Amino acid sequence: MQTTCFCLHVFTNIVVPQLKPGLCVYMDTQPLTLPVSCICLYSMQKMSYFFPLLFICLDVCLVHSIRLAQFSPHLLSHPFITLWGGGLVRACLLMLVTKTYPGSLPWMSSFEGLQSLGVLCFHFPVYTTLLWALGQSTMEEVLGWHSWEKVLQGYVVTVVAWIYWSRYVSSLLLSFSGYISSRFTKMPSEKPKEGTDANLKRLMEFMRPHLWRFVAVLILVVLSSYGEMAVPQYTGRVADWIINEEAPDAFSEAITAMTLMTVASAVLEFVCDLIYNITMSLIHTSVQGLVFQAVLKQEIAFFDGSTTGELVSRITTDTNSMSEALSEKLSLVMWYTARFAFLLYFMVSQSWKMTLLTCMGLPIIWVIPKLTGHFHQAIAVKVQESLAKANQVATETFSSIKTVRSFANEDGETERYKKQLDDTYTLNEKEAAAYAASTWANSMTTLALKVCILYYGGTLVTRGTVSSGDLVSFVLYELQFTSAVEAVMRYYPEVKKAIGASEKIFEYLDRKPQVPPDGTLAPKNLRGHIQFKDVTFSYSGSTDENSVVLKNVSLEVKPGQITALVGLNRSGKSTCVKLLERFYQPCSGKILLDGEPLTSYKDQYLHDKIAVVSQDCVLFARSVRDNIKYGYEDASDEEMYRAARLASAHGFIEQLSNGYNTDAGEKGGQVSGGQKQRIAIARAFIRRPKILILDNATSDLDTENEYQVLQALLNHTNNCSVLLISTKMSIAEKANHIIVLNNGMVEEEGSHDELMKKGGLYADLVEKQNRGFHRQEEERNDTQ
Ligand SMILES: Nc1ncnc2c1ncn2[C@@H]1O[C@H](COP(=O)(O)OP(=O)(O)OP(=O)(O)O)[C@@H](O)[C@H]1O
Repeated sequence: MQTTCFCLHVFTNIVVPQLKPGLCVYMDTQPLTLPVSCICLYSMQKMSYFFPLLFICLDVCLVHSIRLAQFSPHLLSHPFITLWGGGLVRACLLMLVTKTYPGSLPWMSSFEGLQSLGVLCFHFPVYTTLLWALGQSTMEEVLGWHSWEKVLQGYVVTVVAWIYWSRYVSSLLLSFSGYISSRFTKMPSEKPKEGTDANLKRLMEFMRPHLWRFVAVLILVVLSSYGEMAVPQYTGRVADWIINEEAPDAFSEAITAMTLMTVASAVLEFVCDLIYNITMSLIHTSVQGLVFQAVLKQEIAFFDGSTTGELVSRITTDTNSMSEALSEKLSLVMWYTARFAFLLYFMVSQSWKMTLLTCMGLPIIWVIPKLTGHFHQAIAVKVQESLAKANQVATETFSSIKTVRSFANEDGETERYKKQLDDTYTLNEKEAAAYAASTWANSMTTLALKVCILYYGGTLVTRGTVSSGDLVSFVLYELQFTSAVEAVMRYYPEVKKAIGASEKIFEYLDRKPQVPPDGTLAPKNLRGHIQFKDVTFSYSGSTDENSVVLKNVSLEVKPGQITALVGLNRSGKSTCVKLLERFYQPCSGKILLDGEPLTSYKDQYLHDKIAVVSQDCVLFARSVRDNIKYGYEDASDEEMYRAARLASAHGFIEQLSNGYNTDAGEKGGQVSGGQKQRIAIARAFIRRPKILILDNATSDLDTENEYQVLQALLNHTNNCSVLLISTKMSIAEKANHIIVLNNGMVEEEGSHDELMKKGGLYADLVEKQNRGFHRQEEERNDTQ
C-alpha cells in the first residue's frame, strides 16, 4: 500500500505539475480522485515523452493490486493461479494502455515492445514454475515477487531480453518463421526475403550433387567440436584431482583422455576443412562455368548494352566474392554454432545457474563496447573531415599562390591553416579519449562478467553445489562461449549478405536470351539466294524516325553472283550483314534464304554456310593454325592450306617464324593488319561457305594486294553468292549487281554501267572517289 501511495505521489507531484501548472494537486497521502486522473490523462495525450513514466507508475500500482489480491483469503491457497492470472491481468492491462493511449511511444506498441512486455509480465511466473518443476522451493519467489528489488530486477531482465531480441534472436526467428511460412503457406513473402530465400534454394541446388560430402562435413564438425570440449572438461577433472588428492591413476587417465580427444579433434578438423574447401571450390568452378555459358548464349544486343569489364566482373569478381564469403564465413558459422551448442550443453550440465548468469551478462558486454565504439567512430569521422578541411586550405592556397602573393596574405593563410589544425588537434584529443574509453569499457565489461561468474561460482563451491573442478571447467567454457556467440553473430549476417549478393549471378543464369528459337532446316543443297523484303530495323527496338537504321529495305543477292552494297558512311550496310548473321531481328519485314525465313534454319548450319569477313576481324591469342581452324577443329591440314591459298595467305604464313604454329598474339597483334585480314578470310573459307560476305574485308591491304586477293577469291567462288561491301568503288564496280543504300533506304540499283548512266548517288560516289584519287596522285607527284 505504501508503494502504491508513493507511486501516486510521484505521479501527482512530479508528472502532473509538468503538464499543466493549473492542475497541480498536492496530495501526500491521499489517493488520486478519478476526475483528476482523467484530466491528467487528457493533458498527457500530447506529451508522449511522459508515457514511460506513466507506464511504470501504472505497472507498480498493478503489481501491488495483484499482491493485495494474492493475499486475499480466497486466493491465498492458490498461489500459482494468482501468479499466472496476475501476470495475465498485468500484461493485458499494460498492453491495453500501450495500444490505446494516444501518447504511447511507437516502439512500445510495436511487436518488439509487446515481446518485451510479455517478458516483463511472465518471466516470474515462468521462472517460479520452472523451479517448482525442478523440485526446488518456490515459497520465497511466490510470496516476494512484487518487492521493489524484484520489480526492478524484472525491468533489468526485460532490458536484457530486449537486447537479445533486437540483436540476434529476433533476426534468427524471423528467418525461421519466414522459412516456415514459405513452406506451409502460399502467402507471398516480402521481396528482399523472397530474394534471399530463392537464392538460398538455388545455392542448395548447386550443393545437391555433393550432398554426401556436406553430410560428412557436418558429422566431422560435430565430432571435432565435441573433441574440443576435452581441454576444459579434463582441466576441471585435474583440478579436482589436485584438490582432493585422488588416486594417481585418475590424473594420468584425465591427461591421456584429454590428449587423445584433442588430437582426434584436430585431425577431424583438418579432414573436414579439406573436404569442405575442395567441395566449395568445385561448386565455385561449376557456377563460374555456368555463368560464362549463360552470358555467351545472350543476344548480341545484350553485349551492346554491357561493358566487357562489367561482364567479366560478374563472372569472376562476383562469383569469387560470393564463394569466398560462403566457403570462409559459412564454415566459421558452422564451426562456431557447433561449438556454441556443445559449450552451452556442458555449461548447463556444470551449473545452469552460472550459465544463466553468463547469458544475462552477454548482452551487456556487447552493448557497452558497441556504444563506446560508436562514439569513437563518430569522432574518428569528424577528425577525417577536419583533416580534409585543412588539406583544402593548403590546396586552395598553393593553387592560388599568385593571388595570395599579390595581396601579401601569406600570414593570413598560415593563420587560417593553423586554426584548422587546432580544430583537428582538439578532435584528436577527443578521439584518443574515446579510443581509450572504448578499449577500457571492452576489457572492463569482460572482466566484470568474469568476476561475477567467479564470485557466484565461488559461492556455489562454498555451498557445495558444484566442485572446484566444475568451476574451473565452467570458466574455461565461458571463455570460449563468449567468443563463439560473438563469432556466430558476426559471421551469420555476412553469410546472409553473400547469399543476397548471389542474386547478381543468378540474374545472368536466369536471363533468357532474346533470340528466336533455333530453326530446324539444314538442307544439303543450298543455292544461296538472299532476299530482304520490306525490312525495317532499329538497334533500340523503337520505330521512332530517329532510331530506325533500315527503312523498308528490299534487296536480293542472287545465287552464284557478286552483289555489291555501297553507300555513304552510316547508311546501314553493315547492319544488313548483322541481320543476315542473325545477330539482331528485324522490327518488321522478312529476310529469306532460298525462299525460307532465315529463322527457320539451324543456327550452326547457317553459320557454316554464311561466312563473313569484316574490316574489324579479330584473331585470338593462339596459333595461326588454331585461328584458321577456329570453330572447325576437325578440318584437315590440307583443307587449311587450301583455304589459306585461296585467301593469298599461305605464302606469308609459311614465312612466319613458326609457320602455321606462330602465335598470332592478343587480338592478332603479332601480325600486320593485312595479314590479319587474309588469315580471317582463310578462316571463313575453310568451311566452304555457300554465301560469302566481305564487309570491307580487304580494306587494310594496298590497292595492288586488294585486287589480287579479291581476284583470287572471286575466281574460286563460282558457286558462291558474294555480298561485297566496299568503300572503294573500283572494287564494287566488278560486281554483277550494285545496290546503293542511302540513309537506311535503297536509293538505286543496277549494273555499274546502268548506274553510271543514271547519274545518281552511285555516279556521284564514283566521281568523288576518282577526284580524290587524282588529287592524291597529284600530291604524291608534287612531293616527288
Ligand atoms: N550496335 C549498334 N547500336 C546502335 N546503333 C548502331 C550500332 N551499330 C551501328 N549503329 C548505327 O546504325 C547506323 C548504321 O550503321 P552501319 O554500321 O550499318 O552503317 P554503314 O553503312 O555500314 O557505315 P560504315 O560504312 O561507316 O561502316 C549508324 O548510325 C550507326 O551509328
